Amino acid sequence: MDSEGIGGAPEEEPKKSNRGKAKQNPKKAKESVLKQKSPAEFFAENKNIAGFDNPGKSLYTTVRELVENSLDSAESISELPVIEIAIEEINKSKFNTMIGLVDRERVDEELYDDFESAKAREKRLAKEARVQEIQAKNIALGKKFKEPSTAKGAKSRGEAAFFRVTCKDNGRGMPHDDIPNMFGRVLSGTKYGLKQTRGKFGLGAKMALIWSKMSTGLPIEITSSMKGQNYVSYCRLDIDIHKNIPHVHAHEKRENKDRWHGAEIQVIIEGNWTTHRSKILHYMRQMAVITPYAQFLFKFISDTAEKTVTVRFARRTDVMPPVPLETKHHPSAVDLLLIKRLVAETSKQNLLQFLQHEFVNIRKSYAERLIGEMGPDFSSKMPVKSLTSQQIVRIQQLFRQAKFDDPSGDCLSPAGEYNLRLGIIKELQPDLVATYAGSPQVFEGHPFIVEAGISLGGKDVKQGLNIFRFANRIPLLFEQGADVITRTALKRINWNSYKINQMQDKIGVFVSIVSTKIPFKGTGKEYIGDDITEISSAVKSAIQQCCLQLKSKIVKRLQARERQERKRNLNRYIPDASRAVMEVLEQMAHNRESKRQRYDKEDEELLDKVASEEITEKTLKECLTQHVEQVDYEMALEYATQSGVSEEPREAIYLNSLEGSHNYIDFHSPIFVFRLIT
Ligand SMILES: Nc1ncnc2c1ncn2[C@@H]1O[C@H](COP(=O)(O)OP(=O)(O)OP(=O)(O)O)[C@@H](O)[C@H]1O
Repeated sequence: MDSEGIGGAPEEEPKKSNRGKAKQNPKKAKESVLKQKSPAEFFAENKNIAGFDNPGKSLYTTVRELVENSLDSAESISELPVIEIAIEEINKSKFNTMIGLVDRERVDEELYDDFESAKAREKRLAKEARVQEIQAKNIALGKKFKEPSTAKGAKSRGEAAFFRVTCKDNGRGMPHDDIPNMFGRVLSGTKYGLKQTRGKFGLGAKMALIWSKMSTGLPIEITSSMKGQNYVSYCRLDIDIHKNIPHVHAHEKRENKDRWHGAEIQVIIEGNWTTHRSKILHYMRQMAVITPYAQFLFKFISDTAEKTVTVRFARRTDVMPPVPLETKHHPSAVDLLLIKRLVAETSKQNLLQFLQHEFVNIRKSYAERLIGEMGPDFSSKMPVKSLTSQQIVRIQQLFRQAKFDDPSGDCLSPAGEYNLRLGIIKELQPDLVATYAGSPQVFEGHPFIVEAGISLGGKDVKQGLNIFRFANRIPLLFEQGADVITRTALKRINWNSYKINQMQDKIGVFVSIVSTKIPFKGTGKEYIGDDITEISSAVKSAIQQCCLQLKSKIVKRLQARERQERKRNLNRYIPDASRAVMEVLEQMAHNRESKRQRYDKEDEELLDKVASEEITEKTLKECLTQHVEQVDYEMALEYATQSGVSEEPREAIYLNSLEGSHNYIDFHSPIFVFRLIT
């Protein structure tokens, strides 16, 4: 890419001296020419850091960026999200027609990368036959074999595949005049405030556009309308990479006959459905787990009918988590730049008001104490705009050292145990499930909440740990290995101690973290590092709480199974035992006369009954069976009395309001959450 700077030409002086040096070392001279890049250029050149590593991954990231924007948008107006996503395959000739390029037949075959001479073909087929033979032998011997790669080697790049990605929602829509900047200026967005949102960087939609510009050269199309608007905004634009400004092709208002509100974004990009099909479908499924109150319709449209996919993820509840609230900065988490910005932007007049209103957890009396502590140069009434740089440093130093209450976490909107449990049950149908919602905690002045769910068994779950990660209610599918959730589940939980077999049981581990700042590694929002103690210990404790709940259920099941086993074993011996006892008794009754043996009264009576056949093998058998039943019942009763009524088997039930009312109260108990909807 041509990365000519936009910040004016480099100064004359260094250029001259570079030219001088160029004679001796031209390479060095070139390196030292000062250039500048626009943010759009930077991200175009480093698109992998935003999740656009290759065509397949770019298709995946485009879908997720658009879906997440749609969810943010619908939730921001408390509208139950209805989202339609379509990926339409566009074959080469259709694509060429779209861009006005005439299709051309190949003339010089040997010119092409995928050309294979007759000799090479013969060699390849012979090699493939050999590999197949070895595989067949290995299978017969029960050995494992590695799937041979189907690609013909690095040389074969294959043909590019193009897709039209469309995402339509019923959200807030966008103000007509803001649309070009929202989609055509990298690092612009409405989610920069201190608020829990899926989007954060002001980058995702622009990256989809940059990728479309790089791979197909086609613009993005946006249709949008806000609630109550009598027109629909239509905008077709691309981005001037060097200047980082939108390049608008069309921007007009159209009639809004249906009073529709929401947005529809359409972009045509290169992609790879084959390699990323399963990731995209997994993403949609996991999104359905964490967002059971949304309705998704996903379509993959292809000319080849059997490739077409339609999946509908139905809404399972009308209860949405509360809308996250914008909050203020916590004093312990501000740096000098931020304080300067707040000083410049505040509407407050004096220092006292500034401290009280621009930060959380500083009450008036505490602000006065802080000002007293800052020294004689400071006073409550001093104009905040008159603060010098040194004075700002003093404020920041004190903020770092002073004690402040932790932020409360009221501004956050976790999925909620109810939704998490519902999502897990609906998508996995497990045998056992336990959920837990931690209390708000703090990392670098940002509140965060960890919720977890552990399931055992269920459909489409493999043996061992199946980890599902969510951050600000976004499913995270890549970079699993380095993530704090994976590492905690793998390394810091002693599954055995909860009677869970890490290798053999089908364990679903669901962890959802919400915060005003998710410390993602990179802008791709793919994983949270394992280096933040506050987060890793909260994750560990949430998983452990679920495991504890499961343990009591598992132990109960094991005890029931053991009891059944013991009963079965005892019952199995009853016929033999009755027969043997009967034989002895009959022998004794028979020998009583001949050997003149004397027994006490009770035994005599027993032998009489044996002799008169009042007691037979059958009666013995019946008595023993009855006794085993009795012992089993007594043991069960004793267990129930010991463990108390609270340990009686119980199941989670969910009651839903038919009217979609949003008022509810959650009752928490270690083994269930009861949501009362009013
Ligand atoms: N479907 C939509 N409905 C309403 N507004 C939208 C929609 N899509 C994008 N926007 C607006 O465009 C802005 C830019 O979106 P973009 O995806 O580039 O960044 P972001 O969502 O703010 O952050 P991130 O890069 O972390 O996703 C958003 O902040 C939002 O205001």
